[in-house]
Amino acid sequence: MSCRITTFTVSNPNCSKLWSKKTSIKAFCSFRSLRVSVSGYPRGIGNSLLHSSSNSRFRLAASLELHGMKNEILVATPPSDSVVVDELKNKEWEIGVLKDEIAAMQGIRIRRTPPTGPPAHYVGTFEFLQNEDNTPRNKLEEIVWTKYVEVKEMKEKNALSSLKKALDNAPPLRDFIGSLKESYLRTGSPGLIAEVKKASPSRGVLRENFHPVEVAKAYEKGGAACLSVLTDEKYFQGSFENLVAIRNAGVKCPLLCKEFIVDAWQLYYARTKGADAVLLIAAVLPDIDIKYMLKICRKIGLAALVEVHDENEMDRMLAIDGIELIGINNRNLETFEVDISNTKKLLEGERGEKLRQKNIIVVGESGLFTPADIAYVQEAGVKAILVGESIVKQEDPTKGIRDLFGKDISA
Ligand SMILES: O=C(O)c1ccccc1NCC(=O)[C@H](O)[C@H](O)COP(=O)(O)O
Repeated sequence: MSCRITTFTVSNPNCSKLWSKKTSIKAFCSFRSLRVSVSGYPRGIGNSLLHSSSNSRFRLAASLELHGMKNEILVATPPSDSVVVDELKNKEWEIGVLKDEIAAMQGIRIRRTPPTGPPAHYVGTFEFLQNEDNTPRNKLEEIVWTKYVEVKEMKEKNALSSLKKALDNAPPLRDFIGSLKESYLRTGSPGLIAEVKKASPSRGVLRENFHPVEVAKAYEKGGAACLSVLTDEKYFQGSFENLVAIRNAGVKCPLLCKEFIVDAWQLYYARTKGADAVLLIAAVLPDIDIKYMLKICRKIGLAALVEVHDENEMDRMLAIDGIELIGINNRNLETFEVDISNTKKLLEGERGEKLRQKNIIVVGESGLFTPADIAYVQEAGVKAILVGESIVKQEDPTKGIRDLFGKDISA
C-alpha cells in the first residue's frame, strides 16, 4: 500500500545541500505504520530517511495522505547517538501495532497502542500530531495507552534482571484462592475480595479521608477473605506505596494487585511489592499474552484473577488451560454501564457447565450493594465476589461488610 506525499519542505539549512531537485520521497505503509524512503540522495548515505539520518541533521515536514486521511507529520532527525534508540522505539511501536492487529482478530476492541503513531507525548524520530484515530476511543483504552507509557518508564528505572533478584526478598506468598475457598466453606456465602479504592473514573472520589491501611484493617476485621488494592495512580488515586503499607501493617488477608497489566514485567514488580495475586483483563490482553502471563504467574507463585465481561471473552478464557479464577465484571469498562445480570448471563448453560467441569472459581465483580445482590450472584454460581464502592464509602467499612451480607461473616 503506498501513500502520497502532498507537500514537504526541508527546513534545516545545514543539510539542504544534500538534497537535489531530483530528490523524491515515497512513503510506504505496512500494518498502518509508515516508512519513508528517499531517492536522489547522495550515494553512501542510503535511501532510507531513517537510516541516513545518522550522517546528517535535518527536519522534514510533510503532509501525508494516509488511508484518505491527512496526517501532518514532522520527522525530526535526532543527533546520531540517539538514532539507534529511536529506531528501536519505532520498532517497538510497530510491534505493538502488529499485536493490536492480532488482538482485533480475537474480538479485542481495546488497542494497546495508538494506531497511527506513538502517543502525542512520545518523542522519537516520528512525531505524529494528534488526529482522530490517535485519540483513545474510551476510558479503558486511554488507561491502557497511559499504562503502556508508564510501564516503559518504570522498566527503565527497574530492570527485569534486578526485579528477578529482588524476588528472593519479596514477602512470603499467601494462598489467595485457598482463602476464598475457606471463606466460602466457613460462611456459606461468597468469599469477599474487598477493594481498597479511593476513587474511580466512573464514580470519582469515593472516600475523601482515605487511609488505605485503616480501610484494609477494617475490611479484615469485617471478615474479608482477600483484599484488592488499586495501584493505578492517575485514574484511581491508588499506589504501590498503599500495597506495601498494607502488607507491612501486618494485614493477613492475601492481596490482589489491582492494576492494568500490559507487560509481563508488571507481574514481577507486583510480586516484589508484596502482591499475592494479579488481575489479567481479557478485554485488554490477547490469548497469547494471557497464556504467557499465566505461565509467569505460576513460576513466581502469583494467583491470577482473569477478568471477562462478555461471552466472547468468557469463551476465549474457557479455551485456555490452567485458569483457576475467572472474574465476571458487571461493569462494562468501555461504557461504565453496570448490570449485575451480566454474571448470570455468562454462567448460564454450557459455559456454566464448562466452568464447573474445569473447577474454576467464579468471582462476581462490581455493582454489588445489598444482601439481595449477593444472593442473586451466588444463585447464579459465583463462589467469590469483588466489592469496592458499596463498602469503601461507609464510614465504618467493617459495618459496611455486615450490611452488604446482611450478616456477620467475620466469625
Ligand atoms: O470502576 C471504574 O470506574 C473502572 C473504570 C475503568 C476500568 C476499571 C474500573 N473499575 C474496576 C472495577 O471493575 C471495580 O473496581 C471492581 O470490580 C469493584 O467494583 P465496585 O464494587 O462497583 O466498586
